[in-house]
Amino acid sequence: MARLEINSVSKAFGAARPADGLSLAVEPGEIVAVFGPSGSGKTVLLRMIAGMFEPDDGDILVGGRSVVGAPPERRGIGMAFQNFALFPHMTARDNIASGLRARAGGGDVAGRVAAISRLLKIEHVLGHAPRELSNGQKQRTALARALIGNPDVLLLDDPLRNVDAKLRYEMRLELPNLLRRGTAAVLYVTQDYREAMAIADRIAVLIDGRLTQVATPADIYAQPASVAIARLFGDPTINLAEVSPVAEHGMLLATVAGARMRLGAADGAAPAGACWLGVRPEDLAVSSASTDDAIPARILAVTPMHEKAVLLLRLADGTEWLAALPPDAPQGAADDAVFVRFAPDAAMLFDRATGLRIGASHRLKAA
Ligand SMILES: Nc1ncnc2c1ncn2[C@@H]1O[C@H](COP(=O)(O)OP(=O)(O)OP(=O)(O)O)[C@@H](O)[C@H]1O
Repeated sequence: MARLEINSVSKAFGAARPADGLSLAVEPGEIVAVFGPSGSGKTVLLRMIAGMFEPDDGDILVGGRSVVGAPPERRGIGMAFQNFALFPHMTARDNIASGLRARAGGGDVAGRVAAISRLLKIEHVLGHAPRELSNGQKQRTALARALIGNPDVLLLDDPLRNVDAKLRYEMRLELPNLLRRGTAAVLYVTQDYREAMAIADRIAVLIDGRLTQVATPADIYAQPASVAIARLFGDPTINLAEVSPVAEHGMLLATVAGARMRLGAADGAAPAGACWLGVRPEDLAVSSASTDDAIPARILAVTPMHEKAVLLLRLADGTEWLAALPPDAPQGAADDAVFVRFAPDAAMLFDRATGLRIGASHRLKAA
Protein backbone atom coordinates (compact mmCIF):
# COMPACT_ATOMS: atom_id res chain seq x y z
CA MET A 1 0.00 0.00 0.00
CA ALA A 2 1.51 3.27 -1.05
CA ARG A 3 0.46 6.80 -1.73
CA LEU A 4 1.40 8.49 -5.01
CA GLU A 5 2.51 12.09 -4.60
CA ILE A 6 3.28 14.50 -7.39
CA ASN A 7 4.92 17.63 -6.05
CA SER A 8 5.29 20.77 -8.20
CA VAL A 9 6.25 18.78 -11.26
CA SER A 10 7.12 20.66 -14.46
CA LYS A 11 8.25 19.56 -17.89
CA ALA A 12 8.95 21.56 -21.04
CA PHE A 13 9.68 20.47 -24.61
CA GLY A 14 11.06 23.60 -26.25
CA ALA A 15 8.31 26.21 -26.05
CA ALA A 16 5.64 23.62 -25.10
CA ARG A 17 5.06 23.24 -21.36
CA PRO A 18 2.83 20.17 -20.93
CA ALA A 19 3.42 20.07 -17.15
CA ASP A 20 3.48 23.38 -15.32
CA GLY A 21 3.80 22.98 -11.55
CA LEU A 22 1.55 19.93 -11.13
CA SER A 23 0.77 18.78 -7.58
CA LEU A 24 -1.55 15.88 -6.80
CA ALA A 25 -1.75 13.06 -4.26
CA VAL A 26 -3.54 9.75 -4.89
CA GLU A 27 -4.29 7.55 -1.87
CA PRO A 28 -3.97 3.74 -1.91
CA GLY A 29 -7.24 2.32 -3.25
CA GLU A 30 -8.27 5.64 -4.76
CA ILE A 31 -9.05 6.21 -8.45
CA VAL A 32 -8.23 9.68 -9.75
CA ALA A 33 -9.16 10.44 -13.35
CA VAL A 34 -6.91 12.87 -15.20
CA PHE A 35 -9.25 14.55 -17.63
CA GLY A 36 -8.56 17.31 -20.10
CA PRO A 37 -8.61 18.25 -23.77
CA SER A 38 -6.28 16.72 -26.32
CA GLY A 39 -2.72 17.98 -25.89
CA SER A 40 -3.26 19.18 -22.30
CA GLY A 41 -0.39 17.02 -20.95
CA LYS A 42 -2.14 13.90 -19.64
CA THR A 43 0.20 11.40 -21.29
CA VAL A 44 3.29 13.43 -20.39
CA LEU A 45 2.25 13.25 -16.71
CA LEU A 46 1.81 9.46 -16.84
CA ARG A 47 5.13 9.01 -18.61
CA MET A 48 6.99 10.99 -15.98
CA ILE A 49 5.44 8.87 -13.23
CA ALA A 50 6.29 5.68 -15.12
CA GLY A 51 9.87 6.82 -15.70
CA MET A 52 9.73 7.04 -19.48
CA PHE A 53 11.16 10.50 -19.02
CA GLU A 54 12.02 12.65 -16.03
CA PRO A 55 10.52 15.96 -14.88
CA ASP A 56 12.59 19.13 -15.25
CA ASP A 57 11.45 20.21 -11.79
CA GLY A 58 9.59 18.83 -8.81
CA ASP A 59 9.38 15.36 -7.30
CA ILE A 60 7.33 12.17 -7.67
CA LEU A 61 6.99 9.93 -4.60
CA VAL A 62 5.57 6.43 -4.22
CA GLY A 63 5.04 5.42 -0.59
CA GLY A 64 6.99 8.47 0.58
CA ARG A 65 10.08 7.69 -1.53
CA SER A 66 11.17 9.68 -4.55
CA VAL A 67 11.13 7.60 -7.73
CA VAL A 68 12.70 10.30 -9.92
CA GLY A 69 15.78 8.80 -11.55
CA ALA A 70 14.78 5.21 -10.65
CA PRO A 71 14.42 2.75 -13.57
CA PRO A 72 10.77 2.17 -14.59
CA GLU A 73 10.72 -1.47 -13.39
CA ARG A 74 11.77 -0.42 -9.89
CA ARG A 75 8.96 2.08 -9.37
CA GLY A 76 6.19 -0.34 -8.33
CA ILE A 77 4.04 0.83 -11.22
CA GLY A 78 1.67 -1.06 -13.54
CA MET A 79 0.53 0.51 -16.82
CA ALA A 80 -2.03 -0.10 -19.54
CA PHE A 81 -2.30 2.01 -22.68
CA GLN A 82 -4.97 2.92 -25.21
CA ASN A 83 -3.09 1.02 -27.93
CA PHE A 84 -2.80 -2.08 -25.67
CA ALA A 85 0.99 -2.43 -26.34
CA LEU A 86 0.94 -6.24 -26.17
CA PHE A 87 3.98 -8.25 -27.29
CA PRO A 88 2.82 -9.55 -30.71
CA HIS A 89 4.86 -12.79 -30.64
CA MET A 90 3.61 -13.87 -27.19
CA THR A 91 0.31 -15.49 -26.23
CA ALA A 92 -2.13 -13.61 -24.04
CA ARG A 93 -0.97 -15.85 -21.16
CA ASP A 94 2.69 -14.88 -21.60
CA ASN A 95 1.80 -11.23 -22.08
CA ILE A 96 -0.03 -11.27 -18.75
CA ALA A 97 2.78 -13.17 -17.00
CA SER A 98 5.31 -10.63 -18.31
CA GLY A 99 3.71 -8.11 -15.94
CA LEU A 100 4.78 -10.33 -13.08
CA ARG A 101 8.32 -10.89 -14.27
CA ALA A 102 8.82 -7.19 -14.82
CA ARG A 103 8.42 -6.81 -11.08
CA ALA A 104 10.44 -8.93 -8.64
CA GLY A 105 7.68 -11.53 -9.28
CA GLY A 106 8.16 -15.26 -9.39
CA GLY A 107 6.11 -17.67 -7.24
CA ASP A 108 3.00 -19.31 -8.60
CA VAL A 109 2.91 -17.57 -12.00
CA ALA A 110 0.36 -19.96 -13.55
CA GLY A 111 -1.96 -19.63 -10.55
CA ARG A 112 -1.85 -15.86 -10.61
CA VAL A 113 -2.40 -15.66 -14.37
CA ALA A 114 -5.40 -17.97 -13.96
CA ALA A 115 -6.86 -15.87 -11.13
CA ILE A 116 -6.53 -12.52 -12.87
CA SER A 117 -7.82 -13.96 -16.17
CA ARG A 118 -10.90 -15.31 -14.40
CA LEU A 119 -11.53 -11.86 -12.95
CA LEU A 120 -11.23 -10.26 -16.39
CA LYS A 121 -13.14 -13.06 -18.18
CA ILE A 122 -10.37 -13.92 -20.65
CA GLU A 123 -9.48 -17.48 -19.50
CA HIS A 124 -10.71 -18.90 -22.82
CA VAL A 125 -8.26 -16.85 -24.93
CA LEU A 126 -5.07 -17.27 -22.90
CA GLY A 127 -3.47 -19.40 -25.62
CA HIS A 128 -4.19 -16.86 -28.38
CA ALA A 129 -1.71 -14.44 -29.91
CA PRO A 130 -2.70 -10.74 -29.79
CA ARG A 131 -3.66 -10.73 -33.50
CA GLU A 132 -6.29 -13.38 -32.71
CA LEU A 133 -7.90 -11.28 -29.98
CA SER A 134 -10.71 -8.74 -30.33
CA ASN A 135 -9.93 -5.21 -29.17
CA GLY A 136 -11.91 -5.86 -26.00
CA GLN A 137 -9.91 -9.02 -25.28
CA LYS A 138 -6.67 -7.15 -25.98
CA GLN A 139 -7.68 -4.45 -23.55
CA ARG A 140 -8.52 -6.98 -20.84
CA THR A 141 -5.20 -8.75 -21.47
CA ALA A 142 -3.34 -5.45 -21.11
CA LEU A 143 -5.25 -4.69 -17.92
CA ALA A 144 -4.49 -8.16 -16.54
CA ARG A 145 -0.80 -7.59 -17.24
CA ALA A 146 -0.91 -4.24 -15.44
CA LEU A 147 -2.83 -5.64 -12.45
CA ILE A 148 -1.10 -8.99 -11.94
CA GLY A 149 1.90 -7.68 -10.03
CA ASN A 150 -0.31 -5.89 -7.47
CA PRO A 151 1.42 -2.61 -8.26
CA ASP A 152 1.47 0.25 -5.75
CA VAL A 153 0.53 2.63 -8.53
CA LEU A 154 -1.57 1.79 -11.57
CA LEU A 155 -1.45 4.11 -14.58
CA LEU A 156 -4.18 3.66 -17.17
CA ASP A 157 -3.82 5.78 -20.31
CA ASP A 158 -7.22 6.08 -21.96
CA PRO A 159 -7.65 2.28 -21.79
CA LEU A 160 -11.13 2.24 -23.30
CA ARG A 161 -10.47 4.56 -26.24
CA ASN A 162 -10.11 1.75 -28.78
CA VAL A 163 -12.87 -0.56 -27.66
CA ASP A 164 -16.40 -0.47 -29.05
CA ALA A 165 -19.23 1.46 -27.42
CA LYS A 166 -20.92 -1.57 -25.82
CA LEU A 167 -17.75 -2.86 -24.23
CA ARG A 168 -16.78 0.64 -23.12
CA TYR A 169 -20.10 0.94 -21.36
CA GLU A 170 -19.67 -2.45 -19.65
CA MET A 171 -16.10 -1.69 -18.64
CA ARG A 172 -17.14 1.64 -17.16
CA LEU A 173 -19.38 -0.31 -14.82
CA GLU A 174 -16.89 -3.12 -14.15
CA LEU A 175 -13.63 -1.23 -13.85
CA PRO A 176 -14.23 0.62 -10.58
CA ASN A 177 -15.02 -2.68 -8.80
CA LEU A 178 -12.05 -4.37 -10.39
CA LEU A 179 -9.65 -1.58 -9.54
CA ARG A 180 -10.92 -1.24 -5.98
CA ARG A 181 -10.17 -4.90 -5.24
CA GLY A 182 -6.54 -3.92 -4.96
CA THR A 183 -4.90 -1.17 -2.98
CA ALA A 184 -3.16 0.52 -5.89
CA ALA A 185 -3.29 4.27 -6.22
CA VAL A 186 -4.86 4.56 -9.68
CA LEU A 187 -4.39 7.41 -12.15
CA TYR A 188 -6.81 6.99 -15.03
CA VAL A 189 -6.36 9.22 -18.08
CA THR A 190 -9.38 9.84 -20.25
CA GLN A 191 -10.67 12.34 -22.80
CA ASP A 192 -14.26 11.39 -22.03
CA TYR A 193 -15.87 13.29 -19.18
CA ARG A 194 -18.54 10.62 -18.74
CA GLU A 195 -15.90 7.97 -18.25
CA ALA A 196 -14.10 10.15 -15.72
CA MET A 197 -17.35 10.67 -13.81
CA ALA A 198 -18.31 6.99 -13.91
CA ILE A 199 -14.98 5.57 -12.85
CA ALA A 200 -13.19 8.03 -10.59
CA ASP A 201 -13.40 8.96 -6.93
CA ARG A 202 -11.92 12.32 -7.86
CA ILE A 203 -11.25 14.05 -11.16
CA ALA A 204 -8.13 16.12 -11.79
CA VAL A 205 -8.85 18.55 -14.62
CA LEU A 206 -5.72 19.26 -16.67
CA ILE A 207 -5.77 22.23 -19.04
CA ASP A 208 -2.59 23.48 -20.75
CA GLY A 209 -0.28 21.66 -18.36
CA ARG A 210 -2.01 22.91 -15.21
CA LEU A 211 -4.37 21.19 -12.80
CA THR A 212 -7.24 23.63 -12.72
CA GLN A 213 -9.54 21.69 -10.37
CA VAL A 214 -9.29 18.46 -8.40
CA ALA A 215 -12.60 17.37 -6.86
CA THR A 216 -15.27 14.67 -6.80
CA PRO A 217 -17.28 14.21 -10.01
CA ALA A 218 -20.41 15.64 -8.37
CA ASP A 219 -18.58 18.73 -7.14
CA ILE A 220 -16.94 19.41 -10.47
CA TYR A 221 -20.26 19.20 -12.25
CA ALA A 222 -22.15 21.34 -9.76
CA GLN A 223 -19.33 23.69 -8.81
CA PRO A 224 -16.87 24.00 -11.70
CA ALA A 225 -13.99 26.31 -10.79
CA SER A 226 -14.05 28.07 -14.15
CA VAL A 227 -16.12 28.50 -17.25
CA ALA A 228 -13.60 26.36 -19.18
CA ILE A 229 -14.21 23.45 -16.78
CA ALA A 230 -17.99 23.99 -16.85
CA ARG A 231 -17.86 23.62 -20.64
CA LEU A 232 -15.85 20.39 -20.50
CA PHE A 233 -18.48 18.57 -18.39
CA GLY A 234 -21.99 18.01 -19.70
CA ASP A 235 -23.71 16.97 -22.90
CA PRO A 236 -25.24 19.14 -24.22
CA THR A 237 -22.75 21.69 -22.92
CA ILE A 238 -23.63 24.43 -20.48
CA ASN A 239 -25.49 27.49 -21.82
CA LEU A 240 -23.74 30.82 -21.44
CA ALA A 241 -24.85 34.43 -21.62
CA GLU A 242 -22.91 37.60 -20.93
CA VAL A 243 -24.58 39.51 -18.09
CA SER A 244 -23.95 42.39 -15.67
CA PRO A 245 -25.65 41.30 -12.43
CA VAL A 246 -27.09 43.76 -9.91
CA ALA A 247 -28.03 43.17 -6.26
CA GLU A 248 -31.55 44.19 -5.19
CA HIS A 249 -33.23 43.36 -1.87
CA GLY A 250 -30.70 40.63 -1.16
CA MET A 251 -31.23 39.00 -4.55
CA LEU A 252 -28.85 38.89 -7.50
CA LEU A 253 -30.57 39.80 -10.76
CA ALA A 254 -29.45 39.92 -14.38
CA THR A 255 -31.07 40.75 -17.68
CA VAL A 256 -30.95 37.87 -20.14
CA ALA A 257 -32.36 38.59 -23.61
CA GLY A 258 -34.57 41.30 -22.15
CA ALA A 259 -35.90 39.26 -19.19
CA ARG A 260 -35.02 40.01 -15.56
CA MET A 261 -33.76 36.71 -14.17
CA ARG A 262 -33.12 35.90 -10.50
CA LEU A 263 -29.69 34.36 -9.90
CA GLY A 264 -29.97 33.47 -6.22
CA ALA A 265 -29.28 35.29 -2.97
CA ALA A 266 -26.70 38.09 -3.14
CA ASP A 267 -23.98 37.91 -0.51
CA GLY A 268 -23.37 41.65 -0.31
CA ALA A 269 -22.72 43.63 -3.48
CA ALA A 270 -23.09 42.28 -6.99
CA PRO A 271 -19.87 41.21 -8.72
CA ALA A 272 -18.19 44.12 -10.43
CA GLY A 273 -17.99 44.02 -14.20
CA ALA A 274 -19.24 41.65 -16.84
CA CYS A 275 -19.88 37.99 -16.05
CA TRP A 276 -20.74 34.81 -17.83
CA LEU A 277 -24.01 33.34 -16.66
CA GLY A 278 -23.98 29.55 -16.99
CA VAL A 279 -27.11 27.37 -16.90
CA ARG A 280 -27.06 23.64 -17.59
CA PRO A 281 -29.48 22.49 -20.33
CA GLU A 282 -31.26 20.15 -17.90
CA ASP A 283 -31.99 23.10 -15.60
CA LEU A 284 -34.05 24.95 -18.19
CA ALA A 285 -37.83 24.70 -18.28
CA VAL A 286 -39.62 25.57 -21.51
CA SER A 287 -43.30 26.43 -21.75
CA SER A 288 -45.77 28.47 -23.75
CA ALA A 289 -46.82 30.52 -20.72
CA SER A 290 -45.28 33.95 -20.30
CA THR A 291 -44.30 35.34 -16.87
CA ASP A 292 -41.99 38.15 -15.73
CA ASP A 293 -39.09 35.81 -15.04
CA ALA A 294 -39.11 34.02 -18.40
CA ILE A 295 -36.90 34.55 -21.43
CA PRO A 296 -38.81 34.84 -24.71
CA ALA A 297 -37.40 32.39 -27.25
CA ARG A 298 -38.22 30.43 -30.34
CA ILE A 299 -37.64 26.71 -30.85
CA LEU A 300 -35.31 26.12 -33.78
CA ALA A 301 -35.16 22.34 -33.61
CA VAL A 302 -36.22 19.41 -31.43
CA THR A 303 -34.00 16.33 -31.20
CA PRO A 304 -35.54 13.35 -29.41
CA MET A 305 -32.74 11.36 -27.77
CA HIS A 306 -34.50 8.54 -25.92
CA GLU A 307 -33.70 9.54 -22.34
CA LYS A 308 -34.18 13.22 -23.10
CA ALA A 309 -35.31 15.64 -25.76
CA VAL A 310 -32.88 18.37 -26.70
CA LEU A 311 -34.32 21.67 -27.85
CA LEU A 312 -32.27 24.22 -29.76
CA LEU A 313 -33.64 27.62 -28.77
CA ARG A 314 -33.02 31.10 -30.06
CA LEU A 315 -33.48 33.62 -27.24
CA ALA A 316 -35.02 37.01 -28.00
CA ASP A 317 -31.55 38.59 -28.38
CA GLY A 318 -30.37 35.95 -30.85
CA THR A 319 -28.33 33.86 -28.36
CA GLU A 320 -28.71 30.12 -28.96
CA TRP A 321 -29.27 27.91 -25.93
CA LEU A 322 -29.99 24.21 -25.54
CA ALA A 323 -32.56 22.71 -23.21
CA ALA A 324 -32.53 19.02 -22.24
CA LEU A 325 -36.02 17.99 -21.17
CA PRO A 326 -37.41 14.69 -19.93
CA PRO A 327 -38.79 12.86 -22.98
CA ASP A 328 -42.35 12.96 -21.65
CA ALA A 329 -42.29 16.72 -20.91
CA PRO A 330 -44.33 18.92 -23.26
CA GLN A 331 -41.80 20.14 -25.81
CA GLY A 332 -43.41 22.02 -28.65
CA ALA A 333 -42.17 22.02 -32.22
CA ALA A 334 -39.77 23.95 -34.42
CA ASP A 335 -40.75 27.61 -34.82
CA ASP A 336 -42.95 27.66 -31.69
CA ALA A 337 -42.66 30.80 -29.57
CA VAL A 338 -41.86 29.73 -25.99
CA PHE A 339 -40.63 31.04 -22.63
CA VAL A 340 -37.54 29.74 -20.89
CA ARG A 341 -37.03 29.69 -17.14
CA PHE A 342 -34.46 28.43 -14.69
CA ALA A 343 -34.39 28.31 -10.90
CA PRO A 344 -32.14 30.93 -9.27
CA ASP A 345 -29.97 28.23 -7.70
CA ALA A 346 -29.26 26.73 -11.14
CA ALA A 347 -27.41 29.88 -12.18
CA MET A 348 -23.61 29.84 -12.14
CA LEU A 349 -21.63 33.04 -12.51
CA PHE A 350 -18.12 33.33 -13.88
CA ASP A 351 -15.90 36.38 -14.12
CA ARG A 352 -15.91 37.51 -17.76
CA ALA A 353 -12.20 38.44 -17.74
CA THR A 354 -10.67 35.51 -15.82
CA GLY A 355 -13.31 32.83 -16.41
CA LEU A 356 -13.23 31.94 -12.70
CA ARG A 357 -16.45 31.10 -10.90
CA ILE A 358 -17.80 33.82 -8.64
CA GLY A 359 -19.11 32.93 -5.17
CA ALA A 360 -20.32 29.59 -3.94
CA SER A 361 -22.96 28.02 -6.10
CA HIS A 362 -26.11 27.07 -4.26
CA ARG A 363 -26.36 24.16 -6.55
CA LEU A 364 -25.67 20.90 -4.78
CA LYS A 365 -27.37 18.62 -7.23
CA ALA A 366 -25.13 15.79 -8.41
CA ALA A 367 -24.71 15.02 -12.09
N1 LIG B 1 8.36 13.53 -26.37
C1 LIG B 1 7.86 14.74 -26.66
N2 LIG B 1 8.61 15.66 -27.30
C2 LIG B 1 8.10 16.88 -27.58
N3 LIG B 1 6.86 17.28 -27.25
C3 LIG B 1 6.07 16.42 -26.63
C4 LIG B 1 6.52 15.09 -26.29
N4 LIG B 1 5.51 14.44 -25.66
C5 LIG B 1 4.48 15.33 -25.61
N5 LIG B 1 4.80 16.49 -26.18
C6 LIG B 1 3.92 17.69 -26.28
O1 LIG B 1 3.34 17.92 -25.03
C7 LIG B 1 1.96 18.32 -25.16
C8 LIG B 1 1.07 17.42 -24.34
O2 LIG B 1 1.03 16.13 -24.92
P1 LIG B 1 0.25 14.89 -24.27
O3 LIG B 1 0.49 13.72 -25.16
O4 LIG B 1 0.61 14.72 -22.84
O5 LIG B 1 -1.26 15.37 -24.37
P2 LIG B 1 -2.55 14.53 -23.94
O6 LIG B 1 -3.29 15.41 -22.97
O7 LIG B 1 -2.18 13.17 -23.47
O8 LIG B 1 -3.32 14.47 -25.31
P3 LIG B 1 -4.25 13.29 -25.93
O9 LIG B 1 -5.49 13.28 -25.09
O10 LIG B 1 -4.51 13.78 -27.31
O11 LIG B 1 -3.48 12.01 -25.87
C9 LIG B 1 1.68 18.30 -26.65
O12 LIG B 1 1.77 19.62 -27.12
C10 LIG B 1 2.74 17.42 -27.22
O13 LIG B 1 3.06 17.81 -28.54
